[in-house]
Amino acid sequence: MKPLLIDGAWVTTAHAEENRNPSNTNDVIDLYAHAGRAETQAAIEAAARAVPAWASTTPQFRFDILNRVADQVIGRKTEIGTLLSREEGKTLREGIAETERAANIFRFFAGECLRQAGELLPSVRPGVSVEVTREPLGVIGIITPWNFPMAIPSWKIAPALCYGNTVVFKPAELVPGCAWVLADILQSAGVPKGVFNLVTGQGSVVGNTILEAENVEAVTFTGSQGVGSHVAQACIRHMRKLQLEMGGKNPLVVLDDADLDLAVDCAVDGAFYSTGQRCTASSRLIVTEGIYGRFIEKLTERCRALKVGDALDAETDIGPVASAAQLETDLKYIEIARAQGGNLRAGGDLVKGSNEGYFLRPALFTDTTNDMRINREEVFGPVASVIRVRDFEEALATANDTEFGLCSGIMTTSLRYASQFRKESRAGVVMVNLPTAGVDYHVPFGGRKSSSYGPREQGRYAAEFFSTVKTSYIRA
Ligand SMILES: NC(=O)C1=CN([C@@H]2O[C@H](COP(=O)(O)OP(=O)(O)OC[C@H]3O[C@@H](n4cnc5c(N)ncnc54)[C@H](OP(=O)(O)O)[C@@H]3O)[C@@H](O)[C@H]2O)C=CC1
Ligand SMILES: O=C(O)CCC(=O)C(=O)O
Repeated sequence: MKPLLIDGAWVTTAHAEENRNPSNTNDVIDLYAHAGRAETQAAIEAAARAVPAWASTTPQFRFDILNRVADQVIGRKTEIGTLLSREEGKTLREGIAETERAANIFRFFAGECLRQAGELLPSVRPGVSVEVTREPLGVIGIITPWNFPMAIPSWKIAPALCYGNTVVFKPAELVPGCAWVLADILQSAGVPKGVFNLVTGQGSVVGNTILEAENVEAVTFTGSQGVGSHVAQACIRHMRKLQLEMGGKNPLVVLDDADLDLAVDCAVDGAFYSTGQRCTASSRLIVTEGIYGRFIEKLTERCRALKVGDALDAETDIGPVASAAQLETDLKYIEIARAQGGNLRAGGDLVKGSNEGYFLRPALFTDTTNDMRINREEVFGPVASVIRVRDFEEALATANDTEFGLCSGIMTTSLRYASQFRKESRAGVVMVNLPTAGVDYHVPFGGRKSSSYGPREQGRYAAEFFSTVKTSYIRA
């Protein structure tokens, strides 16, 4: 059994769960400890005890640790990338790239340990100066989804530790393997006991204990809207700092003047890579009349050529859906789209792999309208739909007509349309002539409306959530 990490010690539990490979459900990856309330509470108390000492470590001390984590992650990228692909189902190429991204995130926040600064200002009163500084918050509860099992935990854990906080980390049940490896690396990189705690187990048990514990100062959550709203209510009840990253229904606009091949490449990448299981996925393709026919023809051809199969097979373009439950959701939405009049141009059927796995051929719908459920609700699978529009103005209005606001994209050779779209798109991230998915690790990430709540993640903007500001007035 792979144990929990509490107060610097590996702790086994009475109950453990198997983790299985979605490319081959007969492949049991390992057994992982399932924490109950008592173990979770012990982890929170350990994290609270560790706060004073960790918060007063030098920037150099924290830099060295985070930098060692980055070294170890990058040094083990093939092994970790393989584990990631085996437990989550994205292709090995994507699994290794995500592992590299995680290492870069730790390296970035190692550097940020050394770049923390405040401000010294003259007061409006004579003989007084004002100092604005940042301080750690204390214990941070980190709750993450299954779709980026290395990158998302890293972009929460690294800044939490960088700014002097301690951590209780609850990964998604589907991906305890990557979480465990990360904990092992943090431990061997010299994180002092209690500073980082891993509690694998159920959301309703471990997650809720974190949400209700007295000495958790802040919670950062990535996941579904439903659970996000539950997290928000608990945090507000306890007057706790809160950061939520949730779903998307991201539009990719393709205008008449777009480079056709590039538009098709970006649509395939944004909609279907990582099996469409990205909150940044381009699930709505909004296409103007002049390019519509050519775009659909080329995109359909490309979709049909995508090779769906075992995530570890070098030939595979699209790995399996991550779980039986997610596959059921995907198939349900394919039926809903059909029933509402969508034309299934490609895919949407199950693929027989060499092993038992959740293989679904990417589904492309045409003849959809923006009011259909397929265009309003997040599917979180390899399912995309095309909406035909007259012109740029209708494309922009359609792109913005959604309750979500994470990412948006436009394919155009017109500087005027690109600039206007960038300014008027109501999304947190805008891509011009790029896929909507695939963000950099050193710049802010987050959305608007129902997609996100609270300060941005990643890059230097992460300081906003992971630290608190103190204003000191000093009379000399
Ligand atoms: N905007 C963004 O950055 C991203 C958003 N997402 C969104 O995440 C969703 C898919 O991820 P998924 O893991 O299914 O999301 P969920 O919301 O189901 O789960 C997210 C995390 O919350 C935990 N959880 C579940 N119930 C509770 C509870 N009652 N209290 C506290 N924690 C709980 C889960 O644990 P357990 O696994 O045990 O259920 C998991 O660790 C999609 O909707 C997607 O859009 C995903 C990635 C990025
Ligand atoms: O597209 C990306 O690079 C990040 C997406 C993401 O955070 C997600 O889908 O969970």
